[in-house]
Amino acid sequence: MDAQFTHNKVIWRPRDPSRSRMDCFRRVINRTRGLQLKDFHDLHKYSVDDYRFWEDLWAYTGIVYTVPPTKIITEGRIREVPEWFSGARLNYAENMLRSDGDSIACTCVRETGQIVHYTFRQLKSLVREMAAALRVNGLQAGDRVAAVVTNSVTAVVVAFATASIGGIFSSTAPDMGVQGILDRYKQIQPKFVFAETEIVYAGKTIDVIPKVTQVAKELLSVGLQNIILLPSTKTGKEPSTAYVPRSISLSAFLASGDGRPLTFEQLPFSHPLYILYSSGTSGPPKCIVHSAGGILLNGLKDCSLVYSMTSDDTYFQYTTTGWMMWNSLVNTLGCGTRIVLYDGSPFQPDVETFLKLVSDQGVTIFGTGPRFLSEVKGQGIEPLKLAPFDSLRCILSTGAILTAPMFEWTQQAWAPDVWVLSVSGGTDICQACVPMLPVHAGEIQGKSLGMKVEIFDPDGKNIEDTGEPGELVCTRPHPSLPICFWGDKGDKKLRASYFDTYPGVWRQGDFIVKNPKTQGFVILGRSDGVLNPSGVRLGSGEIYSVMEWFSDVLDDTLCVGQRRPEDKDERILLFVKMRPGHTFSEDLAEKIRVAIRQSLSARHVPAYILPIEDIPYTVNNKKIEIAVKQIVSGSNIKPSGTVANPQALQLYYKFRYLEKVLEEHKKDSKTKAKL
Ligand SMILES: CC(=O)CC(=O)O
Repeated sequence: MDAQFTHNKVIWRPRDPSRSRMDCFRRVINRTRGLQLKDFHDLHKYSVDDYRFWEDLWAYTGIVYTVPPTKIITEGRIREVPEWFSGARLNYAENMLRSDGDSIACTCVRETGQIVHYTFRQLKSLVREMAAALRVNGLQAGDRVAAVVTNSVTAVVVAFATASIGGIFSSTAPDMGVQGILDRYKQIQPKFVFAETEIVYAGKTIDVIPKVTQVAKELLSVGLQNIILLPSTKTGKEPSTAYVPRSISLSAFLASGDGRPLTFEQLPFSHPLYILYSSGTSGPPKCIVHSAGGILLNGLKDCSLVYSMTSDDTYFQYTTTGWMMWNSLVNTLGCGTRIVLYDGSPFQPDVETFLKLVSDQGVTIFGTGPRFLSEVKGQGIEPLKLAPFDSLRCILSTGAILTAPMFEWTQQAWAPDVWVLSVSGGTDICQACVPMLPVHAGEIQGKSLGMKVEIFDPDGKNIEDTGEPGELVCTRPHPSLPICFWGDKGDKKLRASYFDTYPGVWRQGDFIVKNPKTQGFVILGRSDGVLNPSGVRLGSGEIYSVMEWFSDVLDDTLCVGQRRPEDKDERILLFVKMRPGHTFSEDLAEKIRVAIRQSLSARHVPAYILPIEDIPYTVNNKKIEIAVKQIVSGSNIKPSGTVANPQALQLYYKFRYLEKVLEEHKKDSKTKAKL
């Protein structure tokens, strides 16, 4: 099972690890604890063997608090999710706004070209004004504040102002459909909703008022007090409040505040901060509640220790407010880092303009994903011919698997000393975890500090060092586990989602393999999308990595298992979407089969390779495999608001009658041959 590790090639190493913050932390622990941790591996072992690691991290990252904890870890409400740092009192927003100087906190960029900077002092002042208005209007600790907003300073201000009072913040991007928004917000019953009214995306001006009106009407029955309407992102024009029930403009809402000073409620470490949502492509999303302390401490671990972010850094993560990478981005303000908040399409007016922005803004850490990188490659763009990128030190890829060829291409396209890395963690733990170790093409570097990651087979046996793929599990708790699902009485759904397969052990839902030579990891796909022909478990990620070789003719691909009620076994279907100007042929299919057989194995070769016009994606740019697998296997799916292009799902229904489709194909090609 060595096929996925064809590279074993180091493409980047940390420069002088002894000078890194991570190593400084190791030395501090050695000094204060009287230990002799020699290197990262010793430090990692300590971090997962001894809960005092989290106390060390608390001290090292300088968490701001008013009451110290009495204990690191105690039994929680449910056995699998302990309570951390009981007795402590702190506030998330206070920790984010430690700096109130004149360095830039947020650079807000719209695809229209508008760029506005806000210093930490200005950000704090905006948060003060917003918090005063929220307090005057009755927001209390535990109340929910929801947003349907672009990636903008307003989103950050609302989130921090809510957190300063102890409210719980939840956001979606305005491109989410009405049903998607209601599926989320009807569950969490927000007191206030902040909403855009007019936005621009991919060059089009979009009137959001009709959507917002429907949302407000429906939320009235679940306790909505006010919907606060934001000015047009295009013109800055004040919105009309005539049509939307209980609406008030942002300026009027802010004017209702009483100018009181900003105060930070001192709350338990486990006080809820954010509600995020599982993808839920075919059913209502789960409302995942994250604690303020967990997000803060684990987030600071990554930005401070791993990325060594400081006020000299600029972090640009391409994301909307509907993805956990937004929460992760905002968290780096706690390191004094400048963040770039980009609103719009990265392809507007073109990729070149977007890339120049990354360079012009002096971005040091650029967060993106395989789809964007493939597009840059596919368009034949050479980034360094566009701009110098002289500040860039790190390209962070997430959201999907970055294949080995794409790792290498990215590295070569920018510079050999740029750290190209793939991170994973996701919505469930609201983290993008990674260690600081050498990078091998195609692999996640290793286990993040504090994460006791193992790989289990279906019987719960640890198979991590066998080179066999299995379930990614975490066998010790850590502070950024979700504290509950909103409205999940008795924590039944929470348990069923993460702790039922291996009782008491966190199952992340990823199918993963460890490279015994490098100790790096390759995520092969989501566990419920695992391909299982003749009982052999394979990941779609393996197939995608071979598909990279065909990127000149293939625009995109989707690989799923098919097993209809009448089938004895599962078979692999590979759907291929051709680039414009290229047509699918049996010859191409045969080349793909040969490539898969040679680089993976005969078992990986799809039973059918089929042309398709479109591949379904979530609004967060994740390929939708599970719903397609269900459709081709005979189930009917009602797409949720999370699906960005629901019409694409329709294209797959006919493949449950695969034999008929193939028969028609044959007839078609015979007719074409005769003609
Ligand atoms: C960090 C991540 O894991 C991001 C994601 O894929 O949702």
